[in-house]
Amino acid sequence: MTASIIDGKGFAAKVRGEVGRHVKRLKDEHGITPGLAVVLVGEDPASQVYVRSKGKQTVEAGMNSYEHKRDASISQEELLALVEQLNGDPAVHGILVQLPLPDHIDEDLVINAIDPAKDVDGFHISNVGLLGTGQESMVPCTPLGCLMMLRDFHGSLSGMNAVVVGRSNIVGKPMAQLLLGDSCTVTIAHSRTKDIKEVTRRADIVVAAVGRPEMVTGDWIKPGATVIDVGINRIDAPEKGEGKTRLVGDCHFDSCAEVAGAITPVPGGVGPMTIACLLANTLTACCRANGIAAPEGLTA
Ligand SMILES: Nc1nc(=O)c2c([nH]1)NC[C@@H]1CN(c3ccc(C(=O)N[C@@H](CCC(=O)O)C(=O)O)cc3)C=[N+]21
Repeated sequence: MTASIIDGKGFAAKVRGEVGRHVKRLKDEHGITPGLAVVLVGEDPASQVYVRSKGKQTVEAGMNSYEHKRDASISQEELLALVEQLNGDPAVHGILVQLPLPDHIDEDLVINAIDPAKDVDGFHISNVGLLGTGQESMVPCTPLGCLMMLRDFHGSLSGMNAVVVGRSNIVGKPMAQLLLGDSCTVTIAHSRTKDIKEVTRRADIVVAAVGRPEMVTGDWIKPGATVIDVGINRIDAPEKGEGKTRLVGDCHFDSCAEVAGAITPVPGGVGPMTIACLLANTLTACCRANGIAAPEGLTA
């Protein structure tokens, strides 16, 4: 078998187009422009690239983008004061504090200082609790993007066996909640799981979010299963020349694609959907803040 490629890049462009149409309608009918504030602490080059492309896509969708760059030496108190300022700014509907933060700053404290209604990452404890109990919330962007691709490919996910590999707060756990919400039978596997291959080989859906390059190989996959690869790992690529690198996922693409029914590529899979969902969440937050019904299909 050779797997269908799930085109996250193309799907993300469609989602952004839809967000853009709703943004225009908000402007025309209500005179409101959604705004997204991104806080970047420090100089991590990968984070800078991501923040830049996010800002560009925010503006392309017709929304306002506010970037707040701070030195890595910023104090926790100063960062909390910035979050408070953004919480109180009526032009800001979404706030994203880029992670990870420097070691001297308590990440949980900063995230939980964000107004939950503006928490477009869905990381605030209130949003985690709301998602876990099936109430309206802001849903983390990466798992939301994965869910959209799965629904688009399969229609209903009801009754499917889903195995999430990875138990992080930002991907693994919320992904499991969303799949449960769509009536999958959900297993979370991780670094301590015994006979992990036997576990994933029972899955109709495998979501790999462990952060280890090419860990999931074809022998982990049931023939015909759908593989969602969340990993984005930069590894050395001496075959491309000295000092060159390339991006790979948490799945070994070629061997998985031989067995799977469908698979997301890296790059061009989950990554672009993450940014598209960030824009969708900003639009949703803006609609809710103004008592306007948020568009369906862009939320979980
Ligand atoms: N509070 C917070 N929220 C985040 O959502 C968040 C964060 N912090 N910290 C960093 C990670 C990383 N992240 C990416 C999103 C999209 C791509 C993406 O679009 N990647 C392209 C490739 C980009 C390239 O070529 O390097 C792709 O997969 O096709 C990558 C990485 C969001 N993050």
